[in-house]
Amino acid sequence: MTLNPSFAHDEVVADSVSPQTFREAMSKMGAAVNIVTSDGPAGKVGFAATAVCSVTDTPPTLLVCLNRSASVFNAVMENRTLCVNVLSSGHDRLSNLFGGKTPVEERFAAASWHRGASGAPVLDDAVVSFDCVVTESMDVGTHRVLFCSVLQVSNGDEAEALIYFKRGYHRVGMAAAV
Ligand SMILES: NC(=O)c1ccc[n+]([C@@H]2O[C@H](COP(=O)([O-])OP(=O)(O)OC[C@H]3O[C@@H](n4cnc5c(N)ncnc54)[C@H](O)[C@@H]3O)[C@@H](O)[C@H]2O)c1
Ligand SMILES: Cc1cc2c(cc1C)N(C[C@H](O)[C@H](O)[C@H](O)COP(=O)(O)O)c1[nH]c(=O)[nH]c(=O)c1N2
Repeated sequence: MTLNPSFAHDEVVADSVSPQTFREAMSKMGAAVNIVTSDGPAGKVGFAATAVCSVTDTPPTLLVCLNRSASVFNAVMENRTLCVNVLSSGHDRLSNLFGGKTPVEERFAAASWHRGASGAPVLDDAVVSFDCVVTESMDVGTHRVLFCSVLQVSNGDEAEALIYFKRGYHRVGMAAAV
């Protein structure tokens, strides 16, 4: 396919890569697994997320991509606060609980939490947690991209992190020798 720079984005996307092909390709992009929590006027919620990344350190900002059809969507948007809890290697069961159709109380009952500056639940034994306020957002396709200003960082002492790769959980710890 040759791309003409004058094409609009939608025209290029229409007949190119299918969602299935995209997902298959994305399954090969290993990513940290996070539980994103939120609390506030709309109540306590949380979901598993791999679509999280750093935007800029000035001001410290993360982005989180949230499917607008998720049961947690309205609550996160109303609360406008969230905490990105980076999971450690023993958290695969917790990730599945927060990634499925499990009721909210059952999700949170499976781990220990404390409150962050924003009021969102911070996972006690996370590798690291980023407590945030949602400052901006933008809809792209099925998802809302949330730009999150970091209020507070909590460092844990977990040695190994959880990575999602080829639809399965993997643990990483020691750096590879170079
Ligand atoms: N970014 C996301 O929204 C996202 C990411 C991972 C998993 N999931 C959810 O978990 C389920 C199982 O995922 P899986 O990895 O075992 O198999 P899968 O084949 O459904 O997905 C493979 C990869 O594609 C990407 N992906 C999946 N659904 C997506 C979506 N709606 N929008 C953008 N990217 C998406 C993710 O990187 C995922 O790891 C998915 O069907 C989805 O509901 C969603
Ligand atoms: C490993 C892994 C990674 C992700 C997810 C799942 C799993 C298992 N899910 C899906 C998300 O967690 C799920 O939609 C929510 O838990 C909401 O589910 P309910 O609508 O409450 O059943 C997810 N959803 C999302 O909007 N953005 C994301 O980055 C991810 N990443």
